[in-house]
Amino acid sequence: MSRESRLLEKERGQVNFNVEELTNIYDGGAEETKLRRKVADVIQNDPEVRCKDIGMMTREERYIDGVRRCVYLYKVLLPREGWTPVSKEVSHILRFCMSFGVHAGVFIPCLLSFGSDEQIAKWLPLAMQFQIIGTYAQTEMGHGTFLRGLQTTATYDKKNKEFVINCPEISAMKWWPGDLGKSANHALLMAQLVIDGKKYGMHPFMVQIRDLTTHMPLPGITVGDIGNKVGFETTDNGFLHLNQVRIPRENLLCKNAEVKPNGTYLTKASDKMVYGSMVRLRAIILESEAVSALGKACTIAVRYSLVRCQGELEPGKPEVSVMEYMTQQKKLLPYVAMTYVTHFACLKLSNQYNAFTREMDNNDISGLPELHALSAGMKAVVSEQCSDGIEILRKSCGGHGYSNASGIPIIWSSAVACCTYEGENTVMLLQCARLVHGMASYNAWNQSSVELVNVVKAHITQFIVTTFASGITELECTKPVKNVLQQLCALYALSCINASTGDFLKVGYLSPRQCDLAHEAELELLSCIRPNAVGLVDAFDFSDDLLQSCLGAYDGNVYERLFAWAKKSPLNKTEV
Ligand SMILES: CCCCCCCCCCC/C=C/C(=O)SCCNC(=O)CCNC(=O)[C@H](O)C(C)(C)COP(=O)(O)OP(=O)(O)OC[C@H]1O[C@@H](n2cnc3c(N)ncnc32)[C@H](O)[C@@H]1OP(=O)(O)O
Ligand SMILES: Cc1cc2nc3c(=O)[nH]c(=O)nc-3n(C[C@H](O)[C@H](O)[C@H](O)COP(=O)(O)OP(=O)(O)OC[C@H]3O[C@@H](n4cnc5c(N)ncnc54)[C@H](O)[C@@H]3O)c2cc1C
Repeated sequence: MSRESRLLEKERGQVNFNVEELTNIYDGGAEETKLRRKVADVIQNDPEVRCKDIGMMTREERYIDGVRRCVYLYKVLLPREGWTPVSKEVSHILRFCMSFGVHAGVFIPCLLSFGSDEQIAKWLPLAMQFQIIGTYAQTEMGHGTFLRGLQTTATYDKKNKEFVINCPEISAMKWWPGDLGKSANHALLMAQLVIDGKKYGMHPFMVQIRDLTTHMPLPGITVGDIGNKVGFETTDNGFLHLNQVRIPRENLLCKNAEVKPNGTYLTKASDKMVYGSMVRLRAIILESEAVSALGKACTIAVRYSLVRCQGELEPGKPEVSVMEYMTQQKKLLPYVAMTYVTHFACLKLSNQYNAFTREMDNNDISGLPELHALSAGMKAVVSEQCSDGIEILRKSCGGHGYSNASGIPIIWSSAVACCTYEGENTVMLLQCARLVHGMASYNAWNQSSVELVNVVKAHITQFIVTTFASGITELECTKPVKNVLQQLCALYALSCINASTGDFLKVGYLSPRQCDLAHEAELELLSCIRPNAVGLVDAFDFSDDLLQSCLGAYDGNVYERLFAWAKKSPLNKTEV
């Protein structure tokens, strides 16, 4: 056993709470843990679909690998295991990053949100079996945030009972939709509806863009991949230009509004229901795309910091692990706390979303404005805090953190996208401010928007802390687990306060002495939590397969893994 493995084993021996109990709490119960592990075992024991190191792959190889694994998953593995795309097991499969995230996570749910019963009956079975592969095409080259500015039009042709879809200029071209570039043959396309020259705003249309046999683009369609990005390499974000493309009247997804054959426009629900898909995704992607990513980065950085020996605390004494340095504890442990605290706050948000969908089934959408405010604010605050944290955790691993061998750069490059998609974060914060604080006149409003953004960040952080604090109070668990969760709650709250003492001092909410006490209390908590650090990240229960990290493997064998990984570099195929 290597020295590093022995160090990690010694650390695990001093954890003072039951790690399995905390895993069960994090998962939502022992049965959930059992289900998640069963899925992980099936995935990891099938070489056709298990996670592999993509660090050395080209962009095209990563895309092809993601598509191949996903098609195998749906065509072979799910039927073999007797699972369907809506089985609980599949929700755990999304953790194993593959392609078709937009098809499965956006296109299908939006079809359910916007489609009539007949339209769902027509397209859902095809989508579930991948006979049609869809994208959600809303953003254009020239507009992403300002939806009322979208330029793609859907003009109703009464004579032929068709819609004519057109991008009037280059900036109207759809740009960014995931799975669009090479995979999708259908688009759930958002366009401005026009009847007899009158504009009715953004509406959802089902548009076939490729031939189902040849996969060639249909007439009037120009489609392709937008090129290399910071991350999301397994996803072919694409462009789509439509030139006078005709679709049947029946392809307007008409749960909320329809156009009669004679061109009469009939609205059936609030025009805000068209925004519902964005509320849903903001409410449910945070856990899988931001918080889970932070948990992986914490696992890697904490395990590595416990085995990385560098320097002496006392001259002449043996080298110490970098986790003994207070600065390293300050870099890592508040983000371990953030993972737990935001995980439970996101759970509350998705529960509120599910409650809203039940109210909506009874035609009650009175809760939509508040849910929009909370989901917009949470999406902005959590995605930013998590992605900022992942970058700090990467830097805490020194040189090896800068290598793909650590696994953290790929984790960060995917998580940070959540600050932009589904609503750019600043815009989301301002939406939350508007709904929480009311809309002043546009000029007073723009002049105060910088402060409003900060107010909303504080408002949402307070929601996160109070949600977790009340959750712990109600939680039935052993005392050691409750104690460590209370420490994590206090650490997250204090780290947020200490990062903003200027605001508290400015308004006189805290005195300078109280600010000193808050700072001292945080340092004291770091020392209290330090002995449990490895147990807290082990409790996330990320397998080595899922982490794909030479620094974060469970056994701590960092150096052997690093050297074996580097030797696989394509540049090493030849000595010269
Ligand atoms: C588990 C599954 C995971 C699968 C894996 C997934 C992997 C990741 C895939 C990533 C996919 C990404 C997809 C996308 O990015 S899709 C495109 C997303 N785009 C946006 O979010 C656009 C953001 N812009 C907006 O939301 C609006 O334009 C904005 C709110 C910014 C402004 O709206 P508008 O310009 O119309 O003007 P107002 O501000 O006056 O708003 C009008 C009224 O409508 C209300 N409103 C606005 N938005 C919403 C909403 N979302 N829900 C409810 N209500 C909304 C607003 O409050 C105004 O109401 P009032 O007039 O009553 O005040
Ligand atoms: C990885 C990834 C995947 C995506 N997937 C999809 C997809 O599947 N389907 C899809 O339709 N789209 C998708 N998108 C597009 C995404 O939804 C948009 O990029 C996002 O909505 C932001 O819009 P934008 O790019 O036009 O930014 P802009 O709105 O142009 O933002 C640029 C700057 O202007 C600021 N700004 C804009 N408006 C305001 C305002 N009113 N007040 C103050 N500041 C403002 C913003 O804060 C930002 O700093 C994806 C994007 C990414 C990165």
